[in-house]
Amino acid sequence: MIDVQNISRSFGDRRVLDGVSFEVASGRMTGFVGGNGAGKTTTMRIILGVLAKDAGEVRFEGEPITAEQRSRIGYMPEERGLYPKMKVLEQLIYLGRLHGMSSHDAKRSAQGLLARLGLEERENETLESLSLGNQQRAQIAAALVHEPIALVLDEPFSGLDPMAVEVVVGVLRDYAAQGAPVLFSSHQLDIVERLCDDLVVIGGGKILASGSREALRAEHAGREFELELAGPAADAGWLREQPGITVTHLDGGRARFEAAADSDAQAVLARAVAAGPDAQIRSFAPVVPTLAQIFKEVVR
Ligand SMILES: Nc1ncnc2c1ncn2[C@@H]1O[C@H](COP(=O)(O)OP(=O)(O)OP(=O)(O)O)[C@@H](O)[C@H]1O
Repeated sequence: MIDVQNISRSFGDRRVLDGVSFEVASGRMTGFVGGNGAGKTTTMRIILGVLAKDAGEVRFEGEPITAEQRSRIGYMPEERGLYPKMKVLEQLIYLGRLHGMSSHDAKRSAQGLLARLGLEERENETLESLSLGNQQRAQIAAALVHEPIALVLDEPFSGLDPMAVEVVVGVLRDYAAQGAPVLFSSHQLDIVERLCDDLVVIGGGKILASGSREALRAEHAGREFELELAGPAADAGWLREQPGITVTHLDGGRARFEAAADSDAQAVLARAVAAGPDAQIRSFAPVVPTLAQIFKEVVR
């Protein structure tokens, strides 16, 4: 687990991180989201030790993180960092060797990743000759080649087409499943929504929300419910007369409504059940907010 504790950082007299604390749990994918200039890259650089903090501490597995541990984190920096004129496989082997792998292990790891990322045909091409999306895949391979103990990825999905996103998502998921903590930033909330187990929202250098995706959704769920009826008499118009209910959308048998109390929602369910076979309940559920909605709410 990576534990970011009360980190602050200023540039000149501008404080860009102000008491930032969150955890990146082992075996879980933590999405790091926030608007432009919110402080994501600065936080990641501080975790990796490429930028100094003014205050606070980064811990790994419960202890202050060491230089050796930092060197074993797979990092994909915002500015990327592979050599444009070097061949992809050669470059990955070189990076593996820098991290202490044997040539044989580095080559095996690099080729495995290139195959997984759909780049095996490109292994002898220079980075600069690849499309931007393929360059990005190579950057992901570079972060993973030395079989790191954790991953910190700054915008790993930017510039990837939907197919490539799927491939990278699969690789990262498998990696986290082996027990490593994975932190990734992204502006693509739909991807974060699918991929993350935990979420950290930063704004103006402060943590605005953090926790598991489900807990955040539950916390931000309103009192809205969705009811769908099917059958010859499927008409949810009676909702308008239900006590404690405000209908927000009605279209024949489909309705959305807000319930003043849980008991009011339960009363709706009971009435729908009582309606019988001509208006059967197809679904009845609380409306769960999307990450985009939660994000808008917390950064407001
Ligand atoms: N070296 C620096 N010198 C001065 N200011 C900096 C420096 N690095 C970052 N900043 C400022 O710190 C703030 C946070 O920047 P950071 O890059 O961490 O944000 P971010 O959340 O990663 O943004 P984006 O999503 O746009 O990449 C910004 O206002 C930025 O201008």
